[in-house]
Amino acid sequence: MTYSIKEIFYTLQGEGAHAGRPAVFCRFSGCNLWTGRESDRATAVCQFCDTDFVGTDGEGGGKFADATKLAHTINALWPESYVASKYVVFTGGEPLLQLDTELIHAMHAVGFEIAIETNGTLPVPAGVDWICVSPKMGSKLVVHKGSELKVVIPQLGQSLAAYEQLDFEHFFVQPMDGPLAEQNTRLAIDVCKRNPKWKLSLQTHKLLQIP
Ligand SMILES: C[S@@+](CC[C@H](N)C(=O)[O-])C[C@H]1O[C@@H](n2cnc3c(N)ncnc32)[C@H](O)[C@@H]1O
Ligand SMILES: Nc1nc2[nH]cc(C(=O)O)c2c(=O)[nH]1
Ligand code: SF4
Ligand SMILES: [Mg+2]
Repeated sequence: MTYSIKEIFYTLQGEGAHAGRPAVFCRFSGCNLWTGRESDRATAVCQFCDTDFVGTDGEGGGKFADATKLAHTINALWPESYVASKYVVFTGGEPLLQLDTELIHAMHAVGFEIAIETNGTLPVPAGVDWICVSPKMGSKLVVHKGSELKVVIPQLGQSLAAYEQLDFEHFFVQPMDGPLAEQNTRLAIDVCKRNPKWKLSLQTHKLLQIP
């Protein structure tokens, strides 16, 4: 199938348990919880998104006619000097609208470990090596197990206690960026100190001013 990609870039994973790890980010176009148009933000299911995932006009973006072509483009961004830890993060937008078995096989064939960043509303195909789920209030969560649950806080009506029942290896709270970012960071620190099941995930790439 054809994949619509907003951008592809090599950076450090900024968030969660793998923060600091070199990774190629492949950002798919489109999301099922927001059109990406500012004029629709106020009526979207997910209203706090910090990302432009519309179109295919970003760095390294475009339409890729098949999985092999996309896998080779991603692979070309990895430094040739050290190929033992190849790591790709599929994000978006919502990656599970497009990520399929063919692309998973193609990435494994060129030696990559595969991570996804998903809102958890769509089933995860077999073969993904690291599953990060970030649930959104107002949507139905269908992914109940994975590697890390990364809850952006605060969201109206949220219950961290309910999330604790899910089957994840790591539980993170991540402060919502935006006008209340500082206040939200204080809240996230308090949450972790009161309930040590939770760990703090900071968007370190923003602090470092890297992509
Ligand atoms: C842009 S989303 C793309 C992947 C997927 N659609 C999702 O929501 O998980 C990547 C990550 O950024 C988080 N995120 C988005 N907007 C944010 C914000 N304003 N503050 C903090 N984290 C945010 C999401 O919750 C998710 O963990
Ligand atoms: N460096 C970096 N780390 C990230 N972790 C999750 C990201 C995302 O937008 O999915 C992201 C991103 O956009 N950049
Ligand atoms: S679900 Fe993810 S990509 Fe979609 S609008 Fe929300 S944060 Fe952005
Ligand atoms: Mg991001």
